[in-house]
Amino acid sequence: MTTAASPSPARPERRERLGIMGGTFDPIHHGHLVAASEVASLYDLDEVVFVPTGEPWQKAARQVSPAEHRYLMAVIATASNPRFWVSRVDIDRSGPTYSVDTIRDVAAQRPGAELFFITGADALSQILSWKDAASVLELAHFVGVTRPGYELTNSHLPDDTVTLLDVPAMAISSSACRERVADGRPVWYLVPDGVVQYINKHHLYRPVSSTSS
Ligand SMILES: Nc1ncnc2c1ncn2[C@@H]1O[C@H](COP(=O)(O)OP(=O)(O)OP(=O)(O)O)[C@@H](O)[C@H]1O
Ligand SMILES: O=C(O)c1ccc[n+]([C@@H]2O[C@H](COP(=O)([O-])O)[C@@H](O)[C@H]2O)c1
Repeated sequence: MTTAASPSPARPERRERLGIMGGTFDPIHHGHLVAASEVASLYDLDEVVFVPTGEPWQKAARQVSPAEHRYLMAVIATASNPRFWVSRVDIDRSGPTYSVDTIRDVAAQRPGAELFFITGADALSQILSWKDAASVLELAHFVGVTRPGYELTNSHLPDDTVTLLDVPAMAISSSACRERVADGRPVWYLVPDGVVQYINKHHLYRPVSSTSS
């Protein structure tokens, strides 16, 4: 008598795990890239989507470079990593950029994916000032990463909404990169090589007088 082989037990399908790295990226630098890479590795993420802001309302007091420049620099910086992508959802939506919209838009494009929103310690400390903060914290799991000069804490946030992660310390900020370019100092190795070239080609961050030469 032959016994029919019992069907193998159905394995629950693994949900796609998607990181969201939101930022103004003016310009994108190695602090952003290392944070995303580290979270992707430790959380076994399939992909990380970098989402440049459209109108970063909490930076309204200062001049932010045109969204297309910030988007293209993010594309250049991530092009060599097969797991990194850049999304236009925030720059194609008019009005102030709210993460509640970002997460909903990304979720609509990737139904079923488990979402991990990556933030540095400084952004995490401000999260309760974001629009619909309570909903935001329900729509994705937040991963707060260390950043030199900022305290990383989730004590102001509801339990189980945010995980904290130590990442290699990169004392780099976009503001410092912009200041260096404006002063004629190098940003090599603070931002990817292609981003240095893009900044030079488009005369970004230069004092107005030096763009006419
Ligand atoms: N060096 C860094 N290490 C870890 N996280 C970082 C670092 N720089 C930025 N981040 C995080 O990346 C996200 C996007 O940051 P953003 O684009 O505002 O860069 P920034 O360097 O803080 O810019 P700026 O200096 O213009 O304010 C935020 O969550 C921020 O906390
Ligand atoms: O949702 C909000 O109200 C909100 C307010 C400030 C910042 N954020 C998000 O936080 C991320 C980092 O922003 P920023 O301004 O530090 O580059 C980026 O994804 C922003 O859209 C979101």
